[in-house]
Amino acid sequence: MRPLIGISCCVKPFGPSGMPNHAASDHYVRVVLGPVGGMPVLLPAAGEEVSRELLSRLDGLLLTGSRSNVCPVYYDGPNHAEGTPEDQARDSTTLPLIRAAVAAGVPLLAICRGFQELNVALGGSLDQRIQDMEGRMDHSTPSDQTIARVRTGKAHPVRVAAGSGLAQLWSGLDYDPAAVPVNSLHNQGVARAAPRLRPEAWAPDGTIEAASIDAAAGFALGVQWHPEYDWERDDLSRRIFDRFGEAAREFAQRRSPEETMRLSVAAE
Ligand SMILES: N[C@@H](CCC(=O)NCCCC(=O)O)C(=O)O
Repeated sequence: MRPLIGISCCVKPFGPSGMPNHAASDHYVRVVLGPVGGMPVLLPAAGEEVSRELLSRLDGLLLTGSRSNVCPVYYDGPNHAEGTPEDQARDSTTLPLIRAAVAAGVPLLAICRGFQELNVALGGSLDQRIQDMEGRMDHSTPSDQTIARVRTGKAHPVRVAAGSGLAQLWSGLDYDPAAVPVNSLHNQGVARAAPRLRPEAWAPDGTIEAASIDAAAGFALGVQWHPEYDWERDDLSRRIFDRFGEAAREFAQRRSPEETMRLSVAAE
């Protein structure tokens, strides 16, 4: 049996009437069916109660990227500039879900918005428009860029800390830890790192690009870039999903029926 991997959804308007739909990009479904080797389960942004109950049945949690932004009330930040997309249904689902997953040791991989959520869920804060900040780079990619290879192509290097979890995960691969090229599709980024967030990679302007969680009971990695766009041609991206899948399989094997019961009680 493949491990069950929960994929966080957004709520997005759909069709001529703008009907709210729960949605996650097909890239995440395909990466779970592909290198992760799991069974994807789309987690509706239906609030804490639903997601906690679902969590007790999951073997891994994939927190997806999205154009929307974590509402600043969750980190005591200033209001967003007008027109900045938010998704409070997603926030109210994922933030408690992340805390519950970390507490239960459910393997967790957080990508872009998901990485920002991870930081906020654990008590950190976000910068809202990095490109407007003195001495910082523009990490955004125009959303109207229709050429996929350009929109998701490598945009800047990141430096990976020696001995970090990420460096260990990539051991044996041929790469330069001082300059790993990554894509970049975000405006926001980690400002104050949460107490348990352990930064492991940085952009040239100091933006935190990857982090693990201190004393995590299981695999827990967040990346500000999008490995799901190029795992078919990029070994470093692929390795992230391979390891996440291994962690989920181990978690599933360790989980006895009693453990499943313990997790569901912990989720209450
Ligand atoms: N909204 C946040 C998070 C950015 C993010 O997750 N982007 C994903 C975009 C996916 C795509 O366009 O393909 C921010 O702007 O920082």
